Amino acid sequence: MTVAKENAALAALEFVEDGMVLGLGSGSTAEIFLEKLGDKVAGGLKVSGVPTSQRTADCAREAGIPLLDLDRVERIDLTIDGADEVDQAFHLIKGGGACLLREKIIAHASKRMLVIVDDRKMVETLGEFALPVEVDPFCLGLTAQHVYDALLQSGCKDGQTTLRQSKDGSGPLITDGGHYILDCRCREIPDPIATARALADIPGVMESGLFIDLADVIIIGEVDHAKVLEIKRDT
Ligand SMILES: O=C[C@H](O)[C@H](O)[C@H](O)COP(=O)(O)O
Repeated sequence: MTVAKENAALAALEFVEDGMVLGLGSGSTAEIFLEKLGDKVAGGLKVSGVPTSQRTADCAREAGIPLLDLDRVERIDLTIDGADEVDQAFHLIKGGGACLLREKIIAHASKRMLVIVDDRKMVETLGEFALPVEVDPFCLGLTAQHVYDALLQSGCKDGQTTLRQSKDGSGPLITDGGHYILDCRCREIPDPIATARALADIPGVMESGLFIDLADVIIIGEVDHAKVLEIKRDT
């Protein structure tokens, strides 16, 4: 599906204008976009980036994209990011790469969010992809129980949580912000707005991977082209 991701990334470049401050998403699709953006920067495009993860910062530097000092970001014109699932209302599941908290901070601060995916990510109902929830490690068992209850009470078909482990087998995965990730098997999230609210009400939850009303444009890459879907939001 690399070709589909590339087509989505290339179509996203059309939205980038000289002088923009760009939120730079994380994940394999976002990294393809960084490579393409790097080529444009080498060709004279002037932009600056705000990375959503340490890995994205490294990739952006490698691609030659100038990054802003994170303590001095005053505006973000456009964020380009991937997603794990996208529904018809442009609600998203994100966090497959454990970057959801910083991705949400940047998406929320952006004038527009553009999501690049391949067509396998488009779904009728969110929830087949296990929902990542970023939590503080303190009293993890209590928070996990509250997450489980909130998922069931907000109508999810299931709520079983699994603590994500690091790939090197050294223990629980630690996010860039120093938190854990609970992957929640929901199977179906019939009311993503209610579920996002219920999770946000739990004190140990830093953020959930449900991105509600944040995406303005979805670019769906296919093998030979990319489809652009836009939603108009009140500003
Ligand atoms: O935490 C990671 C992010 O939310 C990614 O944007 C998401 O998991 C999609 O990644 P990929 O493009 O690799 O499928």
